Amino acid sequence: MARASRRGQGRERGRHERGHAGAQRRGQGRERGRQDDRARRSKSPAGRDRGSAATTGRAGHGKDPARQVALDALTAVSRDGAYANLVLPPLLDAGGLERRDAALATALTYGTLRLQGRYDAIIAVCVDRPLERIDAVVLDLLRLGAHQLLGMRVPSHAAVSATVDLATTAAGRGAATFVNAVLRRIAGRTLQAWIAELRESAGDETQALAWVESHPVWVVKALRQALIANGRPDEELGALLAADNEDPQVVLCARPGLIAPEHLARQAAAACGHEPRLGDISPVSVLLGGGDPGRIGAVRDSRAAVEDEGSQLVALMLAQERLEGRDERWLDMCAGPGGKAALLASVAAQRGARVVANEIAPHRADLVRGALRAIASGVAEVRCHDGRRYGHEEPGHYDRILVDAPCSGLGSLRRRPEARWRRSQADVAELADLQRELLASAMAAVRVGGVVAYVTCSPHVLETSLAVRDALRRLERGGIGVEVLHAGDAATRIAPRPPAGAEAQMLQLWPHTDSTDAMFCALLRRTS
Ligand SMILES: C[S@@+](CC[C@H](N)C(=O)[O-])C[C@H]1O[C@@H](n2cnc3c(N)ncnc32)[C@H](O)[C@@H]1O
Repeated sequence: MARASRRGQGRERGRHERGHAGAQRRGQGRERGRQDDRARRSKSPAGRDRGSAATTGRAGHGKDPARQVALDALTAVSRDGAYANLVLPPLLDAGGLERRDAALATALTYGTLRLQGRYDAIIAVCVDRPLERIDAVVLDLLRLGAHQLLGMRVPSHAAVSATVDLATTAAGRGAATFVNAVLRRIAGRTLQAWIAELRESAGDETQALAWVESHPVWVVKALRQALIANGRPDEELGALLAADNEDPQVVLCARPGLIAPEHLARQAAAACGHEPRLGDISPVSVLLGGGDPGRIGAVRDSRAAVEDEGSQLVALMLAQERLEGRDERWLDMCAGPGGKAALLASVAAQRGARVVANEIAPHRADLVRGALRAIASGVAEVRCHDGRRYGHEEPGHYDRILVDAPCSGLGSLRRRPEARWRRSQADVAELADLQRELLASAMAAVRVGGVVAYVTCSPHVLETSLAVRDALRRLERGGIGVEVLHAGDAATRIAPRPPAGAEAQMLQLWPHTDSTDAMFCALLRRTS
């Protein structure tokens, strides 16, 4: 098992290096821009023609379309840098999969990607060469097989034979023999036995958690630091990491004034055939019991949308913070793709306020326009600027500003199964200046007495409390005074059930305690 340990570390370094190269082009808008481009590429026939049999579908979907689509998706992610949430839907469409097969393909793809670190550590014990020297498609086949054996209730013989059949068409007979031998070794032990072995052979608790709960070591360390900084016990780390490996529940936001949550729940039940329930953390949320949200009329016409409860809560916290005097000019400084902008605009419409929804990336500004299409005309205006300009160009102009800063996204790993393998510590450091500059710009653009919400979908301390403290120090030197409001109290006034961290001044939500993304929110009032 020492072998697994060394190989695991080698892979860890490899990921760091790849991640570092990616970080040179950072900025989440640009990152998401590439996501969209990759999705277009993997959808396009020309893009597909460049791929192997496994990704082109030349092997056909044969008798096992779910596994074939899952392999196609995994290969697009590992080889082309595609994003699972973007590449999978067109593959499911192209394959014409029945609903059950589509669900299986989705579970295989997402589960395999999330638990890839665990499976790689196990595969490393079962092979006679470094994982880097295994053909990429074959390694994806091994991960897919490992997930069926250890992460799903597929009987061993079915998991092995279906994956070997897939290997034969996708990679040839020799590869299939290899896949067969490795999967049989994996099938020789239960998941519990493998986990015990990984724990035993890891040099320390951090490495053990990294393998067992399938996160890069640097993410394990960053999340431990974040828990401690928020006054939570170190012992929760395992539960937090495990929560990142769960399928998040699909949550809808019923945009105020456009549809009531109870009405949306009835529509959802009729369209999806599952009984939804109202959420605990956001008063306008509906938790979908299952089914495709795209079938719901209110989602199609944008009176409602899929949006995490944490995202809903932080937008409402900004909208509902007490304000003296004028309350007409709201700014969402980093608005793309527009979930929070649409929620803010729906509240603003009821209160006679107007929202500027700003986004630096033009294609994401288009998404914001789409998200706002149910909002009455005249309430919201979409702009495409660098948010850092607002402090200079419109000083003291706004009453409420949301800074939903570009960040590492470490708080939404449940939704982006491959993200943990792509990000690096360098990405976090690289975004730090931008986050502080955006917040400083917002504090300059808000009027005295106005409120700014600084939000990230990351709990990393460099992106959250430290970013706020750094920006406030800088602002103080520039003569802008700021009061840090009690965000925990603000959340408690709004949430049907107070979040676990509601006693803190800056709010940090967690997937393992609140069933939300790990959203952070600081509420700041300008005092001078
Ligand atoms: C976390 S996302 C915002 C999510 C959005 N608030 C929502 O709820 O849908 C951050 C956004 O900031 C944008 N961004 C990055 N740098 C920016 C800048 N300098 N000025 C304005 N927006 C920026 C990114 O393109 C990205 O769309």
